Amino acid sequence: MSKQRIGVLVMSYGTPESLDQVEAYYTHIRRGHPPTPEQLKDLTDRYEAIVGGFFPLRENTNKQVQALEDRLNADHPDISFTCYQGLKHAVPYIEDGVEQMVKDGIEQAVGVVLAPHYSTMSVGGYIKRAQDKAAESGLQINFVKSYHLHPQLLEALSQRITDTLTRFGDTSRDEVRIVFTAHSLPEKILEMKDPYPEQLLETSRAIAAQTGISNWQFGWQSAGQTGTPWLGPDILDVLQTISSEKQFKHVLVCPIGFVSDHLEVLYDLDIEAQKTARELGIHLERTPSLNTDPLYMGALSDVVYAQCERK
Ligand SMILES: CC1=C(CCC(=O)O)c2cc3nc(cc4[nH]c(cc5[nH]c(cc1n2)c(C)c5CCC(=O)O)c(CCC(=O)O)c4C)C(CCC(=O)O)=C3C
Ligand SMILES: [Fe+2]
Repeated sequence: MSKQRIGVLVMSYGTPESLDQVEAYYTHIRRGHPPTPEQLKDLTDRYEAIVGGFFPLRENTNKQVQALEDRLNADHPDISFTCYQGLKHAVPYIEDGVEQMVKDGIEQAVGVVLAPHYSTMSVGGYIKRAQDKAAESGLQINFVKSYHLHPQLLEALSQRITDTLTRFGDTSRDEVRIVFTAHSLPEKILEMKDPYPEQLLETSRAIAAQTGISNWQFGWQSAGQTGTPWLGPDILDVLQTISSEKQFKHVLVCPIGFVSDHLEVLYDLDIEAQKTARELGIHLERTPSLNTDPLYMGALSDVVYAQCERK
């Protein structure tokens, strides 16, 4: 008897692969409207600041997808898993990934996003595109919607907090303010009763409980400039408040909304937030990204398997 075959559509935001791709990428994010020269320069400068012409970000995603495929096949030797990438704003697009599965003769598939928290605007949008394309091609596909409380995800993040706290030397734990962050979204998601803010708080509370931390709060980061309000407080304001009102001089940022080294982590936190922290005399550290951490891969393997229909 031949092994059951399952295709896994691994979706993520996508990133340019070189500086000259930034314009096309940004135009796609803006639904076909090219950015102004100032907007383009601003984004290109941010990429240049973190990569200096060399783009490791896409490679990080490639490694995660390969590690997940290896992990799924090791966890379930009776099934043959193949992972396909589907990106929101870069090739291969989500639709390309679905099309490739169909070409390869995949009849049963599972979709998962490399972001643990569900929001209609992010994960919901990925799922809709994949679902529409799959329906067109007659492919059966189930989706993982969120996995923000998976024990192995919580364990991986908790370990990072505990490890990174050692960088504060002898400073007592009560003097280090922990700030969990995630990508902000337009405030209008609140009217839509979107689960995103609550899921992020659930992850934060669970990690705090597991690591025995009481001195923590949540903050948003990387808000867009769209002329409408985005969820706050922003991490830069949080640093101000922590310094002026709470008088903490030590801050550990844990970006729970990002699972790998992205622009938001390497620029918005490591460059921009670090600069604000320096100006305020704050010692700021951040937890390393999950990337291909075996605990994270274990969590993904688990939630994907739970969506597989066994023959
Ligand atoms: C919720 C969310 C996540 C987390 C969940 C998930 O991962 O999906 C996320 C991740 C990411 N966002 C990314 C990059 C960008 N996002 C932008 C703009 C936007 N993000 C939004 C939301 C999110 N984004 C939204 C509502 C916009 C406004 C326009 C729109 O409606 O889409 C812009 C435009 C300029 C700017 O505003 O900075 C860029 C360059 C990268 C890749 C960076 C890299 O190369 O490593 C990643 C992982
Ligand atoms: Fe984004």
